[in-house]
Amino acid sequence: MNIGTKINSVGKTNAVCDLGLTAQGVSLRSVSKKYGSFVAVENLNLDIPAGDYCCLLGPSGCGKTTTLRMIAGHEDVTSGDVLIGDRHVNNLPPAKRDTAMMFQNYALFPHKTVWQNVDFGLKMRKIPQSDRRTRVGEMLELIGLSHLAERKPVQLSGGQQQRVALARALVTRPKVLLLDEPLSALDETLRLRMRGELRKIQKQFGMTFIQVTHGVDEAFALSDQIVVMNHGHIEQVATPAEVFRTPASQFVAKFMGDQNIFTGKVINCIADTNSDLIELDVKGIGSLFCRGYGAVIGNEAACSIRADLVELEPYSAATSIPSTKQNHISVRITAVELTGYVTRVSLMAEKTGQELLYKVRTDDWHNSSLQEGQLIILRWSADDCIFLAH
Ligand SMILES: Nc1ncnc2c1ncn2[C@@H]1O[C@H](COP(=O)(O)OP(=O)(O)OP(=O)(O)O)[C@@H](O)[C@H]1O
Repeated sequence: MNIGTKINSVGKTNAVCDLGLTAQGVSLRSVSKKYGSFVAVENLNLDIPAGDYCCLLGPSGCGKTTTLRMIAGHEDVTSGDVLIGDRHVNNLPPAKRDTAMMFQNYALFPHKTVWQNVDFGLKMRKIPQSDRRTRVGEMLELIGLSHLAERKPVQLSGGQQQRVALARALVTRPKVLLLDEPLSALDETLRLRMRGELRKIQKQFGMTFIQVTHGVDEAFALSDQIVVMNHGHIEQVATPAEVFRTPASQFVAKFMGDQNIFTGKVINCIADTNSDLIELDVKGIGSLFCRGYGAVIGNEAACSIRADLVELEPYSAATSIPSTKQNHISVRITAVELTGYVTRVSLMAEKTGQELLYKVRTDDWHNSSLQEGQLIILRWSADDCIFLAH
C-alpha cells in the first residue's frame, strides 16, 4: 500500500494513501456549550493539526464527549466556531462534515456480515456497486480481515470487531476520525493490544484521530497531542512528554498522578537563564525551591515534584536544611507496595502529615536498608521541581 504525502493550503502535511484518504485539521474558536443555564464547555480554543492523534483527557463530566460531539455535529455549539480544514461546519449536518465516529461498543450490525458492515456506509451514500466492491475489498485487506468477510460480528473476537468498526468508519474516507472511548469495553490485555493497533492504523493512514479518554496511560501511549480538560475548560494542550515533565497546573499534576504537590506563598523569585528560581513558603515546612515562570511575590501557588525524582536518605538533622539547589524534608515511611518493576513507597511529612510518594526500581529498594516506620530525609533538586502558578 503506497502512502505518500502532500502539503495542504495552510502548509500542514497530509498523509495520503491510495485508498483516497486525506486528513484535515480541526480548529475550535471560542466554542461554548450550554445546556439550559449549565455551562458544559466554555470558550474552547484549540488547533488539532492534520494527521495528528489527539486525545481529549479529563475526569468524568469535564466536557470531553460534548466537545467530540460538537465536532461531529451531533451537538450544536451554543457559541463559537468549529472548523474542519478551513471550512466552517457549524451549520452542516454530521454526514456533510467529512468526519466518522467510532463508538465504545462499535455499534456493528449483528445480522450483517463483516463485508456488509463495512459496505453499509458506502451503500447509504449511493456509491456505485463496482466502486463499493473495490473499496470494501481493499479496506478489509488492509486491516487483515479479508478471510473473515463472511462472518457475523458475534463470530469475531473483540479485537477483530474493533478492526471492523475502524474499517467501516475509514471506508467512507472521512477527513477526521472521532473515537469515543473506543477501548473502554475491552479487558486489560486486549485493551493494550488494541491500543497499539489503533496507533498503528492511524500512522499507516496518516489520518487525524480525535479520541475521548479518561485514561492517562492511554492518552500518553496514543497521542501526538493531549488536551487536558477540567470543568469545561482546557487546562493544558501539549505532547505527552511535556504534560508528563511540565504539568501546567495543580489540576494537571494531580490528574497525571504520582506527583508530590506542595502549596505555599511565593516569597522570592530570581530570574535565571533557563527559568526563574522561585522560593515558596510552605506552611509547616518552610522554604521550598522550584523552577518556572509567572511567579508573583505574595501570591498563593504550588510546586510539584515527580515521585520518581525524589530520593530518600537516612535521617540526619544536619541535612534537613533546604538550599536553593536542594529541597529536604523529614518524612516517615508509612507503607511499601511492590508493583513489579517499580516499588511505591508511601511517606508522611513529619511536620504537616501530608501524604507523599516515592517511586523506585524494585531492585534498588531491596538493596536499600530502609524500612516501614523509619524516619528519613526526602530530598529533591530544585531544578526538577515545577512551579505551578495555579
Ligand atoms: N444533554 C445534556 N443535558 C444536560 N447536561 C448535559 C447533557 N449532556 C452532557 N451534560 C453535562 O455536561 C457535562 C459534560 O458532559 P460530557 O458528557 O461532555 O462529559 P465527559 O467529560 O465526556 O464525561 P464522561 O467521561 O463521564 O463521559 C456533564 O456535567 C454532563 O452532565
